[in-house]
Amino acid sequence: MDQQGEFPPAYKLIERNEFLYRKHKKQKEEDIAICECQYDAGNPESACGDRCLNVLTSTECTPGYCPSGSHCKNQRFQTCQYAKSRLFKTEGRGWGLLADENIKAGQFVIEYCGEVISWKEAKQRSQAYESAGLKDAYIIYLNAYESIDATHKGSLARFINHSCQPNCETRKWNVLGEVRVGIFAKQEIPAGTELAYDYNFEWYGGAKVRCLCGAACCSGFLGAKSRGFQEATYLWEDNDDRYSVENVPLYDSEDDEPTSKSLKAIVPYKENEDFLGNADGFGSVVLSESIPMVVEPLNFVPMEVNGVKYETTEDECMYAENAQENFARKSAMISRIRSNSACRNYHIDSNSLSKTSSRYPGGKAKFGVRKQVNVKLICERLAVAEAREEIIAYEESKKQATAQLDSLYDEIRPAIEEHERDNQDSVSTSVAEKWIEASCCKLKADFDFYSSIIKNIATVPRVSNDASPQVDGAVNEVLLLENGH
Ligand SMILES: C[S@@+](CC[C@H](N)C(=O)[O-])C[C@H]1O[C@@H](n2cnc3c(N)ncnc32)[C@H](O)[C@@H]1O
Repeated sequence: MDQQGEFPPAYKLIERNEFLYRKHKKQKEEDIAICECQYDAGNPESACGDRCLNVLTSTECTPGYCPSGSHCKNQRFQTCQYAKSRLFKTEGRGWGLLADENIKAGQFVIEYCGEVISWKEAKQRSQAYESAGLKDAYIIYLNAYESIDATHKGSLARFINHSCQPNCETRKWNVLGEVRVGIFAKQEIPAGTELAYDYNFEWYGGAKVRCLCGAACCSGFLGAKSRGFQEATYLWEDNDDRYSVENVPLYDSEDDEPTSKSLKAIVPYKENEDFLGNADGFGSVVLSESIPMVVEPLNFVPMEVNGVKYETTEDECMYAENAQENFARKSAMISRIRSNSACRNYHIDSNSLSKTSSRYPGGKAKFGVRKQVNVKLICERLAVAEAREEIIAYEESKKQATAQLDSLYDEIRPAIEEHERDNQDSVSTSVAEKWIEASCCKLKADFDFYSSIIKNIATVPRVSNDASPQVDGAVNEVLLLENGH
C-alpha cells in the first residue's frame, strides 16, 4: 500500500533491535551493574524506582542480578513496557502515532527499534532509499559508530513524527550491555494527542524536508542539525507540501530565531555561482529579497585601515589543510558530545571554535580554516620597534594558547571517545570546564593579537622603503597565509 492508502507501506514490526553486521554484545559478569535497592512490600518504589542507582545512570537492571528480583521495575526496555499508542493519518506528514492513554511526564513511551547498522551502511542506505524515491526517512543516530534503521523493520516508534515543540524526547539507555534508544514523555500527554520528538541530532535524514509541525518556534526543516542534513545538498520537489521550496523560513543556527525572510530556492553550493565569495567559498549569497547574507570563515578577522577593507586574494590564500582537518575532527567530536541526549546536562559548546556561521543556505556545511598572518612581513613594514615587539609578543601568546588548547584536546580525546562509545553519563564537569577555560584563553589571545596588528598598522608610519608596495598592497601582502596547525 502506498502512503496515501489506508495502511502505511509494508514493514516488519519488531520489538528488539536486530544486529546485522555484528552480534549483540555479550555482557561480561564484571560489567553488570548491581544496584543497592532493597525491596519493601509496603513501598513499591523501593524496587528500583527513581532512586535506584541503575535508574539514575540510565542502566537497566540485569535479571538474576538485581536485589529486587522479580519486583524490579527497572527493566522496561527488556519487557517492552510501552505506553498504549495507535497509528493515525496526519495532514501532510504521512502517518503519525497518537497516545492511546494518558501518559505521565517522564514515562517511557516506546523503544525506537530497527536494524542496527554502521554509519557507513547508514549513509549508503540513505542514498539508496532516496534514489528509490523513498521520502520518509527512518534512520536515527545510535552512537558514534552506529545507526538504527527502521525502514524495513521497526517498532511503532518509527511512526513518531518530528516537532520543534515536542512532547517527547529520545533518551539512551544501557540495556544488557547495549545502548538502546527510548522515546520518553517530556510532559503529561493526554490520550488522543499526537506523540512527537525533535529529530535534531537524532535523525540521519535524507532529502531536506520542510517541517510542517506548525510550532511557533519551527526551525523550518526536519533534522536541520542532523548529520544527514549537513551532508545533503538538495531538496525534493513535488506537489507534496513537505518538499516544496517556497517560503522556507531562513534558518541559521540553533540559537537564532527563525526569521520570516524566505529563500527563493534551496540550491547546492556551487563555486563561483551563488556565492560572491572569496577563495574559501565563503561570501555573500543573494536571497529572494536581495538581502546579502554574509558567511564568514572561522576566526577570520577582516582588517580595516582608514575605512578600507583588506582581504587576501585568491593567489595569496594557502589553505591550512591540517588546520582544517583538525578543526573538522574536533568540531564533529564536540557536536557529537553536544548531540548526545544523555549528556544534555553539560554541553561543551562548539561555538568556542565556530564563532560565525559556516552553513550554506543549501544546508551544506563547510568548516572554516584557521588563518594566520605573516608576522615577519608585518614587522618589516613597521617603523616603530615597540609596535613590532608588541605584535611579536602577542603572536607568542597566541601560539601558547593554541598549543595549550591542542594539547588539552589530545588529553581529553580518549575520554570523549570512551564516553561516546560506552557511557550514558554526561561529560565530566571538570573536563568541560578545562576545555571552556582553554578555549576562552585562546580566543582572547587571538583577539589581542589581531587587534594589536590592526592598531599598529592603522596608527604607525610604515618603514620608508621605495620598493615597498602601497598601503593596500602592503596589507594584502602581510596577510599572506601560512600553514596552520
Ligand atoms: C520516522 S518517519 C515518521 C513517520 C512517517 N510520517 C510515516 O508516514 O511513516 C519520518 C518522516 O515523516 C515525515 N515527517 C515527520 N515529521 C514531519 C514534520 N514535522 N513535517 C513534515 N514531515 C514530517 C517526513 O517525511 C520524514 O521523513
